[in-house]
Amino acid sequence: MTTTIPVGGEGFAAYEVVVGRGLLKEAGARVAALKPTRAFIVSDETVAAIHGETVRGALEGAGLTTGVVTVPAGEASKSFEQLEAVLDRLLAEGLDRKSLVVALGGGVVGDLAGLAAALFMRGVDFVQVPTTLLAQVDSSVGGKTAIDTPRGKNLIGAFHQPRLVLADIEALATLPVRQVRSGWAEVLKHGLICDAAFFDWLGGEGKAGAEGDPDALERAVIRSVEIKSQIVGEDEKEAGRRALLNLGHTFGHALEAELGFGDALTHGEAVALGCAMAFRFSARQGLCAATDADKAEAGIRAASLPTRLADVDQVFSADALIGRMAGDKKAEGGRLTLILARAIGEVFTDKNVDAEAVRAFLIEEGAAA
Ligand SMILES: NC(=O)c1ccc[n+]([C@@H]2O[C@H](COP(=O)([O-])OP(=O)(O)OC[C@H]3O[C@@H](n4cnc5c(N)ncnc54)[C@H](O)[C@@H]3O)[C@@H](O)[C@H]2O)c1
Ligand SMILES: O=C(O)C(=O)C[C@@H](O)[C@H](O)[C@H](O)COP(=O)(O)O
Ligand SMILES: [Zn+2]
Repeated sequence: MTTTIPVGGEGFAAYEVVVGRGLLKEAGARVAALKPTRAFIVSDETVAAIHGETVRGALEGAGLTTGVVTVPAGEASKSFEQLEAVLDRLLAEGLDRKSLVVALGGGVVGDLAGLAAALFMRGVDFVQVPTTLLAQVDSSVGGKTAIDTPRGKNLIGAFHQPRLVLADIEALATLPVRQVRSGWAEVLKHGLICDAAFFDWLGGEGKAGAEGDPDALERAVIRSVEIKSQIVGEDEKEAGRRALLNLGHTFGHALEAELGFGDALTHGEAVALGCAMAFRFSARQGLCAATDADKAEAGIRAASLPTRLADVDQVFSADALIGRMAGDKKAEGGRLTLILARAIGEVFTDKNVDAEAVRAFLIEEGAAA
């Protein structure tokens, strides 16, 4: 059985996110229905070794001419260097404007392949085949594509919506538990943003999902995609409400950048820590009850995710973090923008956050003055 969630809105064509089991094997007919001249797979070395042949076989079985280009696994591949390598390979393979890119992998592959698809011949179609929980619940939906630079996270990118998303729950069976929990962080984020009952379910009946239980994972993927689809449908290019999906990311991206996008924190772990910080900062500013900040932290911690700077083996400088936050894409005119909380399930954008208050908060949290 599959669940289909439509994504679309004013100014961008609707597409479907299909959630189910066995979708990698069925990818051929669904991709062929888009009528590309070719369907070229972009993946990472780890995912290609596990799932590459299944998807390639499915595409060829549906009569499509295909091929595969891989990048090394990990965040470091969201780089100019790998973007150039992928684009060069697509050119060398002789792809044309009606060719289609299949992004097979986690958020790194999706963001990189999506940006390559946006740039290749000024834009070709692409299909997301997310193989991490994080990519199924978040990065494959909504059309944000990007690479990092040492100056910051996702600073170079484009909005380029996929034509189709195939989220195969069975693909998650091979995912290491650390990566399952990383994806769970973005799931928890969706509850914290706008669905308190979902947040409660994630910490109660649904909590086996954080350890990889497929039934709980499937429900978590479906509810997350529904939430993201609804927000993106209202505001494709983040003119307003979509910024709420950035809860925890202003802190989280600053931490990731300070850590050089290395292995110390995955994106999901950084978001988990960032969400806990956003709730504590909100409570400190009198915007939400301290009990809500405590509950948010407990829910995140229950999934074995970090909630405190002390959980990371590095001393952060408060000023360096603020510098990173000021360079965030949401910041305008040098003022800090944060997604803050009134309660669990009720967040808002503050475009004029007092930098001195953030500095004092970061020092309280353990950052160096
Ligand atoms: N575009 C968006 O809207 C959006 C949203 C959230 C996150 N992101 C981005 O996504 C990235 C993080 O994505 P991620 O957490 O998926 O990381 P990732 O893509 O690096 O994948 C994590 C690891 O899991 C491995 N892997 C993937 N699928 C596997 C499988 N089925 N079995 C075994 N191993 C598998 C990968 O090789 C990698 O080593 C970050 O760069 C983040 O900025 C983008
Ligand atoms: O889709 C969105 O919008 C999000 O903010 C989802 C985030 O989880 C994701 O990490 C996104 O890539 C962050 O966006 P950015 O604009 O801060 O780079
Ligand atoms: Zn994210």
